[in-house]
Parts: sequence; structure tokens; C-alpha cells
Amino acid sequence: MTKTFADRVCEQVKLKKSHAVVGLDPVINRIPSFILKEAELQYGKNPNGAGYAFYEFNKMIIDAVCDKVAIVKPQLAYYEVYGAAGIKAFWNTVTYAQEKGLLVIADAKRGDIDSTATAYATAFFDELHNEWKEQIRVDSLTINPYLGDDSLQPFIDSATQSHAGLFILVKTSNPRSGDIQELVANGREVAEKVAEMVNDYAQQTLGDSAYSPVGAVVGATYPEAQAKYRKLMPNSLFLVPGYGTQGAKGKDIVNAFNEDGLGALISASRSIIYAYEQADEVNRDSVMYYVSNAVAAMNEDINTALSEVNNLQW
Ligand SMILES: O=c1ccn([C@@H]2O[C@H](COP(=O)(O)O)[C@@H](O)[C@H]2O)c(=O)[nH]1
Repeated sequence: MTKTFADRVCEQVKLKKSHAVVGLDPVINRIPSFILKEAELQYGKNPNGAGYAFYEFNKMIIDAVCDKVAIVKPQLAYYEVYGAAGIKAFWNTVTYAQEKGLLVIADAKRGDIDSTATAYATAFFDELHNEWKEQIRVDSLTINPYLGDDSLQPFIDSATQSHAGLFILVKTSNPRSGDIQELVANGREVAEKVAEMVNDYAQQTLGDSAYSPVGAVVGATYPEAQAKYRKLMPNSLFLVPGYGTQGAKGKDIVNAFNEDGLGALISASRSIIYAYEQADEVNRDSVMYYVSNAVAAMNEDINTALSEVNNLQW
């Protein structure tokens, strides 16, 4: 029987002893200069050169982290900057990461009316039912719930059929996330209403697993909110961005976990992929060394914080 996304996550998290997700958010002026030189030589300073540079950089990051983490999370926006060449770099990165045994969360924050939501779900998940489409898919996708239940259902149907996962935005990590998410309507916050919807979807899709394919985004920068949302969505995996550059540390994310020591995937992008900028000399070896050390330190920080709270030994 095909394993669900949640089962694959739990299995890989235990195997790698890591709750970390490495965000692949490439920005052209932060790519190592030896990669940029090669890109310019081969393609010139143009979108094809940028796409080449992104893919070469991502492969290096993936090689550095694939033994230490279970999941990577490319953020589509960074790739869309370079049009078709950027999108090609995104999908090539997805394939490379999956070949290296990693699960891929596409951070695309999609959401639209049901017909368009179906097209989005087909783009990211469905590799079998459209022979015009390339046979490639991500393992999970972030979703914006602002359009309501009928906009979410196509994603839930497609993810369930494809054994993929979803992370629906509940409480985001940014400073002004409360502007809308904490508005009170009918006696509760908007984000609490979304959490209730996520939990309903989770209960409907639970199967034999303790965790549903329908998860939630809950920011690392709001430790108290994590505790509240953990109670509201006990069977959902949380994607927890905001670790590292946005300020959160290991001690700030422990509330996002369940008592089984699972349930939260802590995401960091810039603090990991640009760790190589500390190197005196930048080459493939030093990029690999600094990035690999940064992710090992993140694992250690999270696992230590968890062991102090619930005495879980990894
Ligand atoms: O609430 C959210 C949802 C998504 N993100 C995304 O995560 C990364 C964070 O990057 P860092 O460099 O680790 O700060 C980025 O892709 C965001 O779009 C988030 O930060 N908060």
C-alpha cells in the first residue's frame, strides 16, 4: 500500500533524527561567485544563466544536507523571478531532491475558486491523469485558505488521491500576521476558524496514520500560539517557518510538537543556504562544509530543546 505523505514524513524524521526543513530560496546576488561566473560563461547574464546558477547552487545545498534532513522547501517566488528558466530550475531541483531521498514541499501558497484550484492541484500533484503533463510532482504544497472551503476541497481531494500533503496557512510567522488572522468574528479569531477547518479536513483524511495529509503553517515566531493551535489540530503536521533569520530558536518551537515528539517541521532558508558566506574562501568544498554545519547545528538546537521539554532522546 502506498504510504501517505504524513507517514513518509514521520518515517524520514525518525530515520534522520531531524525535524528541520531546509528552504531553497535562491537570490541571484547571494549565489557563490564561482557558480555565477560559470553561468555567465555558459548562458550570459540572462534568465537562462540565472536558472542554471539556481540549479547548480541547489544541487550543492541538497548534497550538503540530504543525509541530515528529511525535507526541502523551495519557495516558488524566487524561481518565478526568472520566468520559464526559473520554473525549469524549480522542477529540476524537485527531481534532484527526490532522487536524493528528500521530500519536497513547494511553498507556493496557492488558493483560488474551485476550477482554478483544481488546475493548481494538477500542476503540483497529479502526474497520472493528464498525459499532456510532465510526469513530475511535489510531495506537498502550501495553501492560502482565504477563499474558503470550496477553494480548499480540490486540493484536499487531489492530495488525498496522490498521497501528497498540504500545509494550510493558519498563523504565519511575519510581524503583522495578526492584522487579519487575529481579527475576531463570531467570537473567535479568523486563524482559530481556519484551524477548526484544518482539523475537520484532518479527521476526514486520517486513515490508519496518527497524522493527516492536511497540515497547517504555524509560525516559529509565535511560541504561545503554537500551543493553542497544537490543541486545536492534534492530528495535523505543522510547517513552522521563522527559525533562524526571522529570530526563532529551538526553545521557541517546542510547543508546536505533540507529546510523541513528532508533528512539527521547522523551516529555515537564509540561515542555512547562505551560511557559506562566512567562509574565507568560497568554493564547492567550503559551501558544502558551512551549509552542512549550519544544518547540523539547527538539528542539535531543536533536538536539545525537545529533550529538555519532554525528555525525548533522539
Ligand atoms: O508564515 C510563513 C510562511 C512561509 N514563510 C516562508 O518561509 C521561508 C522563510 O525564510 P527564512 O529565510 O528562513 O526567513 C520563506 O520562503 C517564506 O516565504 C515564512 O517565512 N512564514
